[in-house]
Amino acid sequence: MNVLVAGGAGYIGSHTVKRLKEAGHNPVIYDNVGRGHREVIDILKVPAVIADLNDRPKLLAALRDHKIDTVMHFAAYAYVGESVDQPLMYYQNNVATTVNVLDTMKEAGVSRFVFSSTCATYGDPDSIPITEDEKQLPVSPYGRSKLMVEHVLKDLQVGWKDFKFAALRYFNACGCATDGTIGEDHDPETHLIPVILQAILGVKPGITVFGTDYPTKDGTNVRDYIHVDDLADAHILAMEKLDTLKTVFCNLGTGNGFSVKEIIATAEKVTGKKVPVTFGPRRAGDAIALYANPKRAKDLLGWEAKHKNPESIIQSAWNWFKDHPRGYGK
Ligand SMILES: NC(=O)c1ccc[n+]([C@@H]2O[C@H](COP(=O)([O-])OP(=O)(O)OC[C@H]3O[C@@H](n4cnc5c(N)ncnc54)[C@H](O)[C@@H]3O)[C@@H](O)[C@H]2O)c1
Ligand SMILES: O=c1ccn([C@@H]2O[C@H](COP(=O)(O)OP(=O)(O)O[C@H]3O[C@H](CO)[C@@H](O)[C@H](O)[C@H]3O)[C@@H](O)[C@H]2O)c(=O)[nH]1
Repeated sequence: MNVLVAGGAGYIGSHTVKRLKEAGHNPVIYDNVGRGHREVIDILKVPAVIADLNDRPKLLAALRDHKIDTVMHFAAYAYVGESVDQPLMYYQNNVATTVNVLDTMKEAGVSRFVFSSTCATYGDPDSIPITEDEKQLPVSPYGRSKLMVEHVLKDLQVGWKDFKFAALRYFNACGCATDGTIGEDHDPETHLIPVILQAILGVKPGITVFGTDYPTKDGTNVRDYIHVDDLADAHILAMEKLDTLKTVFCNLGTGNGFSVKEIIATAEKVTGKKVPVTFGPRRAGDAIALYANPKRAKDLLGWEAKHKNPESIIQSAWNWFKDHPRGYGK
């Protein structure tokens, strides 16, 4: 398939581009590189359009010129904490931009859409592991922005009969390509595993644990850490599933929850080095504990995580960060 990967120069998008290419599809990166990396395009050697998704003429031309069958939409702002400080930025880029993408797809007659949703749409769930039937009451503007798009997708399908979509609710993406070619490079980097590894490497002075008084096994937040290559594989399966299904909502996680303290201890084990840790207050917008019931993804897509434990995930991230402590080209 010809796949426009919106946000393909970013972290999860680039890993998916790599997997799409390896699986024999034709990915085209579309990214404004505001939070992505031009280096990815050279490394992956795929066609790319450097432009904003709100540039409608350029987006329309990209859809038509590359005879796109499916849009995979990774482009968004994706920090829970930042969304609390700058909600309008999140509603603008995560909701309004997505509406523009969908409208442009309609004009071009491109009717298959794979959307990066998130477990942050569940807020603090009533029961964990979380199934797709859990209530969706997000506790951050970021989570709300993603839930709004899920509603837009359902509404759009009512009047646009050909429109098919998969909304994939990922848990915490982490790890890096196991061949070391591409990796994780966010700026600012706020994600737990990269922050830990950069603290070990001396790029950051240390790590602050955000909150130790949560009602969890050791007082710190619990998350489901899912390898980025596993996410990429799920996207390809979901895209292919749209041959037979019109609508897919799926959690993408391992089914296992690990606390912040457990992740720090695992990183120390994998790297053989001590992490400089301080304990601080809670971060606004953080849910208490989130981990998936991954059954639907297995039943529907035939997908399950290959990296089931944080050791192998952190090892793949460590391989990348050791060689690229400050990311691409720095
Ligand atoms: N990282 C995670 O743990 C996680 C978990 C759940 C869901 N998600 C979702 O997955 C997606 C990808 O996350 P990521 O960590 O790879 O983020 P990222 O910031 O690394 O990548 C996003 C890419 O989109 C591009 N982009 C953003 N707005 C754009 C616009 N208006 N026009 C063109 N390009 C634009 C950026 O330049 C960047 O390259 C996001 O939608 C995020 O909400 C991420
Ligand atoms: O310096 C740090 C960084 C993180 N954490 C904690 O580590 C956990 C994970 O945080 P982080 O890696 O920032 O991820 P999340 O805030 O859980 O958000 C990620 O995972 C979500 C799904 O859970 C996605 O939707 C988001 O896009 C993605 O940024 C949370 O409990 C944080 O409070 C710390 O204690 N100290």
